[in-house]
Amino acid sequence: MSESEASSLGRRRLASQLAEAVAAALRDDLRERERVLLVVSGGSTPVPFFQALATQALSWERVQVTLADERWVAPQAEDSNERLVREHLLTGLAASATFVPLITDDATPEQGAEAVNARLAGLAWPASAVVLGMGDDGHTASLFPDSRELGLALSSDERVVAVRTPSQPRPRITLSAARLHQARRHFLHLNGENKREVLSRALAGDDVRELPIRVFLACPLAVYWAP
Ligand SMILES: O=C(O)[C@H](O)[C@@H](O)[C@H](O)[C@H](O)COP(=O)(O)O
Repeated sequence: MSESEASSLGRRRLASQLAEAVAAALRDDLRERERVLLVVSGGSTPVPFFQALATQALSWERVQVTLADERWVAPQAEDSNERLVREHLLTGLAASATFVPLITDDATPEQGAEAVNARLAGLAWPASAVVLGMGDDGHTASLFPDSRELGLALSSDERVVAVRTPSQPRPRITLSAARLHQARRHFLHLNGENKREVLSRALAGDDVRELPIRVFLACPLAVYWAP
């Protein structure tokens, strides 16, 4: 087996382990609650996790799914997180889950944020699980170090905040740090040596504006990392 094949196999195994842990969390909460909420991230890392989670047997018709953040693009766009979730998670056994999108028909996230805030109000908070990713710059969700709205997203009591980020081609909308904290469990899913090094740096410091992932290092966080 080549090194890249071994790495790919390890990442798939990690994704399956994360899917089993998240499914177990949903099943546990479904014993106590009529509806449960799962918050997931976009990007490339989650795809095998979504695919593995979609095969898990549970009462998906009682599960609400929303995103930690979204690019302000049409749901059919190549870089839409909603498209990623619909294609890879809301299939198979998980097809009966209720997806709650973070975008509206408004031209900008600033114009749409109020409606999205209202939409999210009725969900089954606190979420059973929030599954976060992390970029090489230490961002998570759309809490980016170079975003001029980072301070607002870190301090706001609003459910979502519109953010614009020089390092990102699209305007975005993100759950606020406070809302992302309103979960019974937090998972961080990441791969590769670069992200392990960034996470190590994050663990060694406390400036959340330098590495926003630090916001979630103060709460119990199950880190799922593969080389
Ligand atoms: O919309 C997004 O891009 C995600 O929500 C974002 O926070 C993601 O988790 C990181 O950027 C890591 O992305 P990768 O998994 O593609 O490295």
